[in-house]
Amino acid sequence: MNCNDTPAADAPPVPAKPAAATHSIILVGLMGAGKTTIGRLLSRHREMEFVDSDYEIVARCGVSIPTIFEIEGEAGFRKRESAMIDELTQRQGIVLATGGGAVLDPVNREHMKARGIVVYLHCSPQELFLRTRHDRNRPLLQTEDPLARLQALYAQRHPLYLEVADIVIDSGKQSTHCLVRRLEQELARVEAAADQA
Ligand SMILES: Nc1ncnc2c1ncn2[C@@H]1O[C@H](COP(=O)(O)OP(=O)(O)OP(=O)(O)O)[C@@H](O)[C@H]1O
Ligand SMILES: O=C(O)C1=C[C@@H](O)[C@@H](O)[C@H](O)C1
Ligand SMILES: [Mg+2]
Repeated sequence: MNCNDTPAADAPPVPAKPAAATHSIILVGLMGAGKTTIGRLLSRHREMEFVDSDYEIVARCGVSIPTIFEIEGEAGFRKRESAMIDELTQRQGIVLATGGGAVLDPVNREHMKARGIVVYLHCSPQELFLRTRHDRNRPLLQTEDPLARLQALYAQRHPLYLEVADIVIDSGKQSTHCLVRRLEQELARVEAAADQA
């Protein structure tokens, strides 16, 4: 197995199974970056509970995200999302996949930064376009030119994702298996630094 992500020679080894964590790991990034996919895999690897904020909103409302956008507009969805982010970031020891736009609200950003280790799954708009082009479940991409929309969202949000992130991982060119391995290496470093503080 070659992940092309060999850590530096002096980097600490990655623990096979980290000790039960009390902190949460919060994944941010644009639509299609892999927050749900990687979050679920990471949670299995760490034996932590996985929670997806989009899924929780849908479960509580009983209707899909496109339907919430249709009835309440984006503003209505954002209100629900902010309440959900506040609630979920208060939980400890979970892997939390956030919605792609959760970083837009400064209060959400403060909650994320203060309450967990934040991981930005970074990906280019072109790659995101390839991953999401057949999906009808993302209302913001139901436009004539979804690539242009992704480029605009990237320009707006990339600085916000960077602002909240403790770890930035490039999710574009690696398999999900390699990404989780790489993420564990980065998490081990951040967790060790936090333990010493
Ligand atoms: N590293 C990867 N390499 C290739 N494909 C990937 C990778 N990560 C995720 N994908 C694929 O991209 C698609 C979108 O992934 P996912 O739903 O996890 O993104 P997301 O960040 O949760 O998006 P959203 O913000 O819309 O919820 C899925 O089909 C998934 O299988
Ligand atoms: O990037 C966004 O603004 C969104 C991303 C999805 O996760 C959903 O939260 C919703 O489709 C909006
Ligand atoms: Mg998702």
